[in-house]
Amino acid sequence: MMLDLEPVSKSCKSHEEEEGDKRPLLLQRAELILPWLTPLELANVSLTCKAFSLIAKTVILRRVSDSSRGFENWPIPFCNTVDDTPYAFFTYTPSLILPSDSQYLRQSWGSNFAATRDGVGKLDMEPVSLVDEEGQSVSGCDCDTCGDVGDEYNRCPCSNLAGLDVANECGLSCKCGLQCGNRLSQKGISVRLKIVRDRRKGWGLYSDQLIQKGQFVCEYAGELLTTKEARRRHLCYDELSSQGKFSSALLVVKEHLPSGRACLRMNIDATRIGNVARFINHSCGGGNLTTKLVRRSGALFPRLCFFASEDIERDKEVTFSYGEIRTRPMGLPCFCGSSSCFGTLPSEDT
Ligand SMILES: C[S@@+](CC[C@H](N)C(=O)[O-])C[C@H]1O[C@@H](n2cnc3c(N)ncnc32)[C@H](O)[C@@H]1O
Repeated sequence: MMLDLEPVSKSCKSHEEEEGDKRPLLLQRAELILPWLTPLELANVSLTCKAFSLIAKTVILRRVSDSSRGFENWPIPFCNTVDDTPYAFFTYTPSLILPSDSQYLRQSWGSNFAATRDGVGKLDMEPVSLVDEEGQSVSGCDCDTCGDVGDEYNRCPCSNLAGLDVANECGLSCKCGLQCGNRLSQKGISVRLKIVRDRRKGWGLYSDQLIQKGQFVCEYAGELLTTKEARRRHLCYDELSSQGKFSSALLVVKEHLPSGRACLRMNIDATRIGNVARFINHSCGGGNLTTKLVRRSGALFPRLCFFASEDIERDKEVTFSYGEIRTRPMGLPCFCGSSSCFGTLPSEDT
């Protein structure tokens, strides 16, 4: 990236001032530009003068204070008492997006992607029409107020067919609005969370309040990849992981037909662009989260959502099982601490 700044004098004082703001113009501009920089760029810029170094510190403090950069309902801070890594750097998306050449993406605070390129887009802006096995159009509900999901007689048709691993919610093609009770996963993260550093596992997602069994915690957001691209990235990430100090967050979700044959495969990569779910660590004992594929009426793609599988006290790590399969002879060591710990993390060829 080219930063079009004028040469810097050590004191940054020789620039004209903008009306109203008495600080040098260069500083005013730097405050706007520095939040867009990567940690390495920020470190380099902060070496140039004291004033830039101070602005860089403010940017870092702000990033530490909220990993979601203002995208969620409330801040989700980084907390580190074990080493000097202040925060993890990635581009935040609260929901699934199409893949992008993300090296060109920049993100400031609470803003959407800076350089919106053709390949970057939000999914499900318009409702899609689906048909059932008889070819009948399946659209959303006409309820004014959707009944309680548990109420058999007044149940909204969108919440039918919900099962252990799948749930159906009202969506774009429904008459009801966002206040509808059958849209649990659509109001953003509604529980207090934080991201805590562990010496061996790296960052992990923790509760910052009591979370009750069944409560929605977050969805797994990131780039929705083709299987070919997922396989390509998987190889790159394996190579980087073998060199140490790299955590990938590429998740493959497979939904099976009762016959056992896979009918849906989603590859979600939250490594470079994702949300706080990218910090959820593995537990061989299954952890305290369950996953559900949530379908919203009128949406083409389901979402992978996490719900509390038990009451979770404040300050507890939230975890789930990454899977059962371990195909690699030398898997990464697991430090989940559960009594049924296998010793290595699950690994499966994509
Ligand atoms: C999706 S990321 C989870 C967040 C990650 N800890 C971080 O710092 O970004 C998955 C990576 O976290 C680490 N990890 C997750 N669960 C772990 C566990 N039980 N024991 C050791 N490392 C774990 C591994 O490096 C894994 O590749």
